[in-house]
Amino acid sequence: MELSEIREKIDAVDEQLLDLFLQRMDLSDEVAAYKNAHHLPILNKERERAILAKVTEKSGERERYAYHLFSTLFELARSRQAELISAPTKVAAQVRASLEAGTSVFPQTGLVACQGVEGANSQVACDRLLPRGNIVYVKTFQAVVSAVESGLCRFGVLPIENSSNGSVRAVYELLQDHNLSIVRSTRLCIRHELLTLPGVKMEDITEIYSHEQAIGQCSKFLNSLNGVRVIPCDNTAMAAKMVAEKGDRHAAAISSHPCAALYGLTCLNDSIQDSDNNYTRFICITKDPVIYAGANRISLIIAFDNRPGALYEILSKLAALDINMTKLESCPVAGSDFEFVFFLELDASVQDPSVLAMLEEMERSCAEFQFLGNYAEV
Ligand SMILES: O=C(O)C(=O)C[C@]1(C(=O)O)C=C[C@@H](O)C=C1
Repeated sequence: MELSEIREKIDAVDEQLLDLFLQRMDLSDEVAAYKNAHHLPILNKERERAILAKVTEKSGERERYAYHLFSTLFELARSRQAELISAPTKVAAQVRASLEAGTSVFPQTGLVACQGVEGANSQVACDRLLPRGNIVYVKTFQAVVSAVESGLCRFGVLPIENSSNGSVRAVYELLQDHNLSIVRSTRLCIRHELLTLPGVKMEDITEIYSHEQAIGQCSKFLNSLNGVRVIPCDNTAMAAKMVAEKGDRHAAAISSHPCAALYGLTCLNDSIQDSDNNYTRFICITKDPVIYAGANRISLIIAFDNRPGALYEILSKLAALDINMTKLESCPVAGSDFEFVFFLELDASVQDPSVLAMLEEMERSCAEFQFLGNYAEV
């Protein structure tokens, strides 16, 4: 048979399939109304198992495919039924409320909590995220969160991931524990320099100070040194400040280029990071779940019950809507027996009703679902 002839037959089968699929979905809608009236749960595992047994028996060597097709049909039927009879989920209701309040343009001014001191990479990120904001320096990531939660600062800026080191776990933990929203993000190319007091030589150095992320990003350089103690501190600018204030000719800081001039230090080596493509992403957080105009990126933290296909179900929904996933990272839950949460980022906007419906479905099916925000990267 010619290819075109085979395809004609496939077209005819597809037409019948679609017709039958829509009939099946109509019947599933009727089931939803019945279940709603009689207070029955949507999922009926026994019924699904019975259908699967019959279908696989009839499908011979292609039983795997039939099993997969019918499992997908059940999932579609269940999600349609949930849409028809379930109350809106918490997150979807909150997102709708944010949208109804109207999307506004990102503010130009406001107090911004920033971890570190002048010259820190976080400060450069603050300037990029809010060019006309007023920076309030605090000591720790937790203090950034507290400043935003207490209303002292309208915004807070935090590093969230690095291209060499991955996610900043401490920041994700804070996002999990506090009810905050991401409203903007930016990506900075990070170069690390080795800064010392003027006149100090490489062989004089016995101590190097820096933030643990920067230490991780310069591991090749640090491993090549002998007899040097590496000491973590709050951030890279703080390291430069400390070396300058101590006046110690055996100490060096891994810090950024502007910090040399800021703290009167000299640069012994202007590129000690493992990779020249070293980027860090910073987020801007607020207390209120605002969605500003131009938002096109969604951040989520989700967890599943431990069952086969749980992650696949989420990924298939994204694929069906042609949504690009820019991040999927699993992270062990501290103190658990190998339980994991997933950090997800999507190129999508909740302004699109099908995206919002998909998030609502995810929230229903996930054991844990946290919507961190819908925002623009600048
Ligand atoms: O028979 C039901 O109770 C239905 O809701 C229909 C259906 C199906 O698609 O066949 C869907 C969900 C249930 O878990 C079981 C079966």
